[in-house]
Amino acid sequence: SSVGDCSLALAGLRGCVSQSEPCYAGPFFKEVKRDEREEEDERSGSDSVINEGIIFYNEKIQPVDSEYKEGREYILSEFIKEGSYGEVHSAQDVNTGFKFAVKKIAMKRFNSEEVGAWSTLRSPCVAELFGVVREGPYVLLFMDLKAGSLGQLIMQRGRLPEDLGLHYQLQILTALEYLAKKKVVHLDIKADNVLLSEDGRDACLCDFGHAERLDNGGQSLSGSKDLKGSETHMAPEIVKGEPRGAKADVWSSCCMFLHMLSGCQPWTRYYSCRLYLKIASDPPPLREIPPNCSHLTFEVLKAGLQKDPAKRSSASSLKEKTARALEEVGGLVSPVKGPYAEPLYFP
Ligand SMILES: Oc1ccc(F)cc1Nc1nc(-c2ccncc2)cs1
Repeated sequence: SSVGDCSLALAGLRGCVSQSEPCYAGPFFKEVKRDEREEEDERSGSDSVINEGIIFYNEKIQPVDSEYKEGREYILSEFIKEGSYGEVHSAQDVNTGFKFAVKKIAMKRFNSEEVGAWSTLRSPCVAELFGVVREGPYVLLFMDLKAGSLGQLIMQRGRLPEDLGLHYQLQILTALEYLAKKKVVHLDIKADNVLLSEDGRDACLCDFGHAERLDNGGQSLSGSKDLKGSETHMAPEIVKGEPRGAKADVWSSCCMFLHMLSGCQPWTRYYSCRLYLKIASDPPPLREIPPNCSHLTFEVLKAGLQKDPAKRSSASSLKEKTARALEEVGGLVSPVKGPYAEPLYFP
């Protein structure tokens, strides 16, 4: 269901924070009109501010008396980053001590698809949504706290060795293959939204703030044409406002792959102006592939950066090509933490 600027209520769960087995059954929000009392409560900040939601991950995140409030059942700690539509902080459950990540979104900026699409997903390559709670004028999304993001790793190392880049690209294409099967398109694939495990070897996708559902023909149900995601990673069909589907994420994953291999976001070495026009009119950024890359890596990027989505490889087929390219370079040999390498500012 789409949610305008009205308040949210969980069907049949109004006014409480309930625990449930992971349902992943899709959207569970319904639209209700805000009433004056609620508006007054929020203005006065009174304790009777509405607190409602669903927590899937119940043994570690525990509502008390059907409430789960910031500063009482859990405490926010350090700021992690600006996510899509809201700030991300680490947090800790007061009773269990469990640490997790929280994204706090103002109600009027909340895209219910972030929960609707995400709650249907359950895969090792996709970050797990622990729950969603409304607290007054905010919606709070809870997920697994990770050691850091691929974006941070690229900053630390300058650029990544080819085998490590192929290793991460393979995991992200596995996530995209799964999303395509679940008829979800992410629309903001970039290194900042790929989270890494403690040892840095496992990557998973997060931040479904721009996600859309796909119809049986593979086209976005939302029909919206607004530009979503990060400009440097936008697919040609997105910047042209044409119908978009799962192939848009494949293009973005290859922009992220270029970012890993060169240390620079694509297009930014050549253009500083609005990139939309260049992405629509220029040939794909294959000239940004580092010259010392293996031939199979070049072929992966060529197949994933086809401007026409109909000619572009699917996540599934690009995943197979990437697995072969990784084998050809001898598999993952480079350590995750390694020496700094200057980004390739110019080819
Ligand atoms: O969309 C969300 C919904 C709920 C969340 F708790 C977080 C996000 N978004 C992001 N989270 C991170 C991150 C999380 C955990 N550790 C390191 C980084 C990076 S972007």
